[in-house]
Amino acid sequence: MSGLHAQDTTSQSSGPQHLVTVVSHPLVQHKLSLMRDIHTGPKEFRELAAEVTLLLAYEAMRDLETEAVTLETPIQKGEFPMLAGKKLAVVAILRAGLIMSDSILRLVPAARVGHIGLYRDPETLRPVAYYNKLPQDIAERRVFLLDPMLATGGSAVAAIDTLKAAGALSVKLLSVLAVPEGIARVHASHPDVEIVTAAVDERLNDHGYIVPGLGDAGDRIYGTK
Ligand SMILES: O=P(O)(O)OC[C@H]1O[C@H](OP(=O)(O)OP(=O)(O)O)[C@H](O)[C@@H]1O
Ligand SMILES: O=c1cc[nH]c(=O)[nH]1
Ligand SMILES: [Mg+2]
Repeated sequence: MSGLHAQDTTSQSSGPQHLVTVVSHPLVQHKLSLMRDIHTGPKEFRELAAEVTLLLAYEAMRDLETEAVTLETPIQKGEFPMLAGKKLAVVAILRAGLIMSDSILRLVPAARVGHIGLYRDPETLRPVAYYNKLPQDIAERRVFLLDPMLATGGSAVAAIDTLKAAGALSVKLLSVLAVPEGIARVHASHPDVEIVTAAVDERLNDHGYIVPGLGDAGDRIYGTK
């Protein structure tokens, strides 16, 4: 990606628009490499996907607002920061995003949860919608859209279209793995959507799979191949 510059644990493209955060922390990279390994089975793959999601969420939620509240420790009274501002929603793109929403709810248990059912047609690579259930008050919430793979970007764009049609005003996309094509496609349609990912791989192959990638995320999570 052009325009990336290193920070402590992340690299970001510059400017408020077209923002991509690559979480280059060694823990994330180690776990991602284990996910890539063809010998990693579904149980371990699911555990790793859940752990990487927590670490992506840690970065993605860095700008959550806090406010000082007064409370008493066992030692003395004081003012301490607690989450404030807009409420949160996590939205999983089915199937593979489910593992991410389950994980992220451990960090933000009060978040509402939405589901968008999409699968990618293997011939056309276009997303096919089959389900959609979102929190009613999504316009008032910061939305974290979850899908481990950002490949052609067709699924992410369709999901963001659905979120915005439902009123969502603030959307961040968390993906374990992305490619430049997918990022460009999302930002061509939705330049306001920040993408947080563990890595940006080289390219797509002729079947629309990320190279070197980790294979088909849904199949690896659920052992369906
Ligand atoms: O960026 P794209 O080219 O649209 O590809 C990415 C999509 O492909 C995978 O889902 P898949 O269609 O395999 O559905 P599944 O999660 O049910 O396996 C993945 O989880 C994304 O949703
Ligand atoms: O590499 C890819 C591309 C799309 N979907 C996946 O699960 N993996
Ligand atoms: Mg799949």
